[in-house]
Amino acid sequence: MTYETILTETRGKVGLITLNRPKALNALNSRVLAELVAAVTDFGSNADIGAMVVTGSEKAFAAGADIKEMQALSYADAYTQDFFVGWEDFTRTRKPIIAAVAGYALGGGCELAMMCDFIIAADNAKFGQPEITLGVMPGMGGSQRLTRFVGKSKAMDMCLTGRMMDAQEAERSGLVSRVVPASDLVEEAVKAAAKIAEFSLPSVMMTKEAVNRAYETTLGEGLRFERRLFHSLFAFEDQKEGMAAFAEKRKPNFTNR
Ligand SMILES: CC(C)=CC(=O)SCCNC(=O)CCNC(=O)[C@H](O)C(C)(C)COP(=O)(O)OP(=O)(O)OC[C@H]1O[C@@H](n2cnc3c(N)ncnc32)[C@H](O)[C@@H]1OP(=O)(O)O
Repeated sequence: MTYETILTETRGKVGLITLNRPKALNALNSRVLAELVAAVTDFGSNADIGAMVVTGSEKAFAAGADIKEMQALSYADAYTQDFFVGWEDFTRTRKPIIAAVAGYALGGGCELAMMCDFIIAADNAKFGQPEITLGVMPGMGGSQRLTRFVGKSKAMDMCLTGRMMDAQEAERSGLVSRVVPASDLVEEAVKAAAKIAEFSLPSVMMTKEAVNRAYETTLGEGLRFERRLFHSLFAFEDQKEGMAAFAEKRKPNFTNR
């Protein structure tokens, strides 16, 4: 499929999505949202794809929601359209998505990265929630997701001062899983996604579901949920194959059955 604001390609079993509005530093407007949702839905339903990577350019992952698109929005429009609710569709895919972030990931850009399952940052990455400087506040999940990633104190600091955090601070704070040289970013993220895509898809999807459940439930409920999913994996041929392959000292041949 051809898009106007993103590029898509496959690298083996990995679906790679590149934000492509260079003149606006990949600012996220409604067209980008529609195309991102279409691309993840498309890769999500493609049986040959096991994981995805979303990236931007070396200068900007995304410099935020499109300020020029929002500028004239009225309260009536924002409320009746439930402005930004469409981003929930981006998070519905059950296959893992890695955000590969170089340069600016600000406002909605940081929020988009946090909607992904984990973030690999280039050493030049800069994260921030500068909405306060525009007279507003995070609206695509920043106040909630950033707080869960880095804790209350740093989330308050980021959201109330609008300052940026570099890649090292983001890694120390738990916002990103690892930092790599900018020149290797996409290759490293695709390598990580390809590793995930080698595994049995049902166990990958259930792992994602279980980790995400940790954000929404109590420890007791989460542990029971994890155990039930774990039990259900014994209904799959891939459990027999994975364990037999270990015992027979060979590589498993997963069929996602
Ligand atoms: C409100 C909610 C809920 C969410 C949000 O995300 S609000 C947006 C949050 N983001 C920001 O406030 C960052 C805005 N951008 C900047 O501060 C700067 O662009 C920069 C520091 C990221 C980079 O500065 P630089 O001097 O290198 O580049 P610019 O000349 O400023 O930008 C190039 C080009 O891109 C347009 N741009 C940048 N960010 C956005 C944006 N978020 N929305 C719309 N357009 C954006 C910028 O206007 C310029 O375009 P023109 O040359 O046509 O003016």
